[in-house]
Amino acid sequence: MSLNSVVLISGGTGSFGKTMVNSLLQQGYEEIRILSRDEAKQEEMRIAYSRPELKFFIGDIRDRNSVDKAMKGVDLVFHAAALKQVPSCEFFPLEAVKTNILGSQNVIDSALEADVKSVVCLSTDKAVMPINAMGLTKAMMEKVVQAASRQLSEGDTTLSCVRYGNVMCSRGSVIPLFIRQIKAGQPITITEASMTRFMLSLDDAINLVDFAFEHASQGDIFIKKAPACTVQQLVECLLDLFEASNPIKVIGIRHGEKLYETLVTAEELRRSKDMGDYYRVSIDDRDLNYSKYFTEGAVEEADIEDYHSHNTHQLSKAELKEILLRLPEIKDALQGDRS
Ligand SMILES: O=c1ccn([C@@H]2O[C@H](COP(=O)(O)OP(=O)(O)O[C@H]3O[C@H](CO)[C@H](O)[C@H](O)[C@H]3O)[C@@H](O)[C@H]2O)c(=O)[nH]1
Repeated sequence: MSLNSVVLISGGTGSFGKTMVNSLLQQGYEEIRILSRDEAKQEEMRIAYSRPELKFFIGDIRDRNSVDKAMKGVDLVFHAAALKQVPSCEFFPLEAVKTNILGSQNVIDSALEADVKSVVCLSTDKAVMPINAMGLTKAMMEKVVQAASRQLSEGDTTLSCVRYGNVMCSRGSVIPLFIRQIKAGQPITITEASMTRFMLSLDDAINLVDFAFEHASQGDIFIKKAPACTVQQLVECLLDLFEASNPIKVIGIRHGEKLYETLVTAEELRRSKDMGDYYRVSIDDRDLNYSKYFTEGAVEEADIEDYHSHNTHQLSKAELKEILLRLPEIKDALQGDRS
């Protein structure tokens, strides 16, 4: 993509948005727009970055008008704005519908009208065989993207999704919470020791988006392969790194949580391409007249398993510690301990 492309990030003040902004600035993009609701966070970011390339738009993806204003003249869209906390979406599911489904439809419609080149929408492993409102609404977002892309052709706006697991240290996630508990000498609250999650760094997440921009065809979903670990393992590694011995308090599985997450279903794997670090799941581009189609079938495909956080590579303690020690938040927290 050319560096004079105008890039819009919805939800650009979150952890993902900021890492994306850093990456785009580093690459030399000349105009990066941020569309989000919270003026205080925008102001903080405006002051912290103080860069002329950044343009801030207050708006809400639920309000099409505010999206349209930010979309004029845009070439690329990263759609990251979402309600993403699992427990809170359980209590306010219709709010998740409004932002994650209807808001995403607004972003897509607005991008199509403004003739944007490419839109990448951020999804999550929780959208796969979803059991919670956050995952259900993200699954619907993927469907909205795919349904819209079926109506489009080569040369139109390219719509695609990226799906990934837990981003370590993202805002509101468990690692920063555990670090706060360790530092305050409080008990560490574990939901269920054997629960596993895919572990990705923010940089992995950004690379996946870049990959989608480079390679997307209409309606593709890109998935980053990732290792996983149990919550117990995560806590043990953090306690070792911080040389702490806080007691553990088991609080039980929270509303809407799964014991393990699935990144790709067996059905999707059948129509996916293994691209090394990534899977590309293409849309089923048949129409509703199934009788037109012919397939010879493939019996061996029945053996394919879902790709989930219990059967992916399980990080050893040494591997997990190495990954944790690379995270800036962990480095800072350890630095704070030593000074
Ligand atoms: O006090 C706590 C809180 C969480 N956990 C556990 O730690 C793991 C990670 O919890 P997070 O809250 O960090 O992450 P979630 O898996 O619940 O969901 C997160 O990861 C998703 C991607 O899968 C989305 O990005 C979502 O927005 C984000 O909240 C889970 O097994 C959870 O049960 C604890 O043990 N103790």
